Amino acid sequence: MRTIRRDTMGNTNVIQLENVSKSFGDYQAVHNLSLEVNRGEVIGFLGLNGAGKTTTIKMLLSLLRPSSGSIYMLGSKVDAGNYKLWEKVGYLEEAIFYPELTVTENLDIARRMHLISDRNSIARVIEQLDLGAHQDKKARTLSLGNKQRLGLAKAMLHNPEVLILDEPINGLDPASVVEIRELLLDLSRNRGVTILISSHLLEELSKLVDRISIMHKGQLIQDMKVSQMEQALQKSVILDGRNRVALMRILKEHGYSYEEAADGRLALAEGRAISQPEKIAEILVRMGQPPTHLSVVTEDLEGYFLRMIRTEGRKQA
Ligand SMILES: Nc1ncnc2c1ncn2[C@@H]1O[C@H](COP(=O)(O)OP(=O)(O)OP(=O)(O)O)[C@@H](O)[C@H]1O
Repeated sequence: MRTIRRDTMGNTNVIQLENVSKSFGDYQAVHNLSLEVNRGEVIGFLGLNGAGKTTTIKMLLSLLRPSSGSIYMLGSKVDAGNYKLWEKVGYLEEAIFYPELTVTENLDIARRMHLISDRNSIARVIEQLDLGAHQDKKARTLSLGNKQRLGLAKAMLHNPEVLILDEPINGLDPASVVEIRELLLDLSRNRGVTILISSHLLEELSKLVDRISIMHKGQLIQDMKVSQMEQALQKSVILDGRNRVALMRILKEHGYSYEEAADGRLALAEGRAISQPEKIAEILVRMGQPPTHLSVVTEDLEGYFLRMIRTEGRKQA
């Protein structure tokens, strides 16, 4: 008999995957994935195309059966017969609508399909998603951002305890990303809704979520708070000069290691270069090769993500 683990507040983990794998024939799309998500957490599920995100989400929703391992949601085992569970889970895959019907009509169809008797649910989600000005417009005339809002509104009609959003920020402009973030944060902080968002856009995702799990080739390669990730960003000294060959020789002679950046400039990541970049400038001036450029830069989250994937690739090679 297994026990459902509890978080530090004593809450049951809302989503729990234990050693979950999924194969399609000989191809293993998800490999031994274990993950726990607590109540009210907003977690980002990040990976390149084909990393296994959608396969995992489909298994969470019992649209696909794992080849091995177990999945629990809200304390119940996820399986195709567990209909009660789906009353508590909202899912946004892609914004799919009846294009010739209005926003309100689309929501009313979704309400009836979910067997929700409360007609006020439509007005509630229209307000939450700020769709009031568009409620009588045909869905096909909406901007991409408003189509995404309509998709979210449909997913939220039945006030779910868990929201699973596959690529919800695709096509949103920066202002809409901020609005959607505020909405999702309100749902998680004030209403305890647990939210899992998949995306391949780390920079955008990091603005929405508390925690990021990175999947690569079916495996979980990182699972950390966004704040920890920001501390793990690598700094480098970026250096350039009129004679790059001479620059490299001088650096080597003085025991500095470097890599050539994509634009041909030199990048030095070791601690002493970052803590004392002026020493490098002094050496180069003394050796008759004054730098034409010297700066200390911090990689962005996208750079961090790509570095993690490269490191993983080297480990697997
Ligand atoms: N029904 C299927 N039959 C065979 N292979 C599949 C099937 N579904 C997914 N795959 C393969 O499993 C791998 C993972 O796919 P998945 O859709 O989970 O990736 P993803 O991380 O969601 O990527 P994307 O961002 O492109 O949606 C891919 O290589 C895909 O081709």
